[in-house]
Amino acid sequence: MSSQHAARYLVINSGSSTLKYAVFNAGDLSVAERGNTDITPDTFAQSLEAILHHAGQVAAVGHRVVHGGERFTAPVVVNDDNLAEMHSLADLAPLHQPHNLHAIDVLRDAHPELPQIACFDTAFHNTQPVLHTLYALPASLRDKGLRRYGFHGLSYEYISQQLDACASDQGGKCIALHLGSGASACAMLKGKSVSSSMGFTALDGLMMATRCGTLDPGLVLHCQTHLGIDATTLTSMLYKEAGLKGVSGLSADMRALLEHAVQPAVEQAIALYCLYIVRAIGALAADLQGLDTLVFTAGVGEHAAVIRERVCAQLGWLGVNIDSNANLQHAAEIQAADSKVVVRVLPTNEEWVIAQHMRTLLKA
Ligand SMILES: Nc1ncnc2c1ncn2[C@@H]1O[C@H](COP(=O)(O)OP(=O)(O)O)[C@@H](O)[C@H]1O
Ligand SMILES: CC(=O)OP(=O)(O)O
Ligand SMILES: [Mg+2]
Repeated sequence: MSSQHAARYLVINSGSSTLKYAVFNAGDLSVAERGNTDITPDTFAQSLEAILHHAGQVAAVGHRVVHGGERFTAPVVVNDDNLAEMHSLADLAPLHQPHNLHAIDVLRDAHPELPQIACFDTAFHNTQPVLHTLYALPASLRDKGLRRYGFHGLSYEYISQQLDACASDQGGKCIALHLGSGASACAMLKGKSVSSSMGFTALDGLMMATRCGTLDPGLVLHCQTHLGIDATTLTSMLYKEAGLKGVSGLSADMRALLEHAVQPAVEQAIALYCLYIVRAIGALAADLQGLDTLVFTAGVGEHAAVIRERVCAQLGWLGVNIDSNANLQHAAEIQAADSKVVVRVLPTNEEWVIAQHMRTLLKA
């Protein structure tokens, strides 16, 4: 599979139900192939093998690994020691980490000679000031690594690179909204992460497809001590049954919700989703002490004009004003002429960022 003159990088983003992959030509990082396949535990190894085989001469495989904890602030070539530590973080990202690492494990078993590189969602946020990583907890808990991390870092790294290429955004105060199945907001100053709506885990912050987002920790304690909901059941409820799915009672898929918005529970779910975003923007704009650029990215951010419209309609006080036609056309810039804030719709590309890291690491 691999050879000295191998010329391709395979990038794997293994999620709970789908396996996204991309194949890049190692020289110029042009895309040779991209795909998304549904997986079941029974077919996982065969699916990976088929993707690897089809990719051709693969020099290395890169993986998105969602939680890097305190240790992984940059991509690493996977070895026994660092892989064990990645596994120890699995409980902190139960929807992601087990699947991310399963792909690494399966490939290591079948192809021990093939270099594998892990790229972390948390790493981009390592530039945050210490204050923005703290919870108001006693030292005995903070010493155990209970702190804010932030996720979707590979996506924000891509956005940061794209903004760097836009002269008007240089030196700017930017809030990027990654609105996919998981959703978060990130404040960036001069392209570096300053703070994020996600914290210790990817459960915090915005309302998501099936995750609850910000909650009063007292509510969690109440569920356990007074409602008798055990930790496993509660974990499943907060990660898999909450968010858009839980509030609407209909679907986790924003496309389905927008089609059925006449139903009161669905409209409420959409309104709450937008409210959480607007509140997060308020908090992050305070961290930045202003706002120059707002970016929408990922599935909902890139494709749902209605959501962008509803969010931006609540941000006039920040100087945000969008052009409805440009928004409906998903234009790259959707601000109105008199808007004080540039509003961008930028398709993200986490796989390409992983390929860049692979090239750098392998050259080193
Ligand atoms: N045209 C669309 N309108 C509204 N939502 C969309 C549209 N296309 C995709 N989405 C939403 O985007 C989400 C998936 O986004 P994506 O960035 O691919 O997430 P992930 O990588 O977490 O799977 C889904 O919840 C889907 O409902
Ligand atoms: C970290 C996270 O929430 O990722 P995703 O959006 O892919 O679920
Ligand atoms: Mg995603």
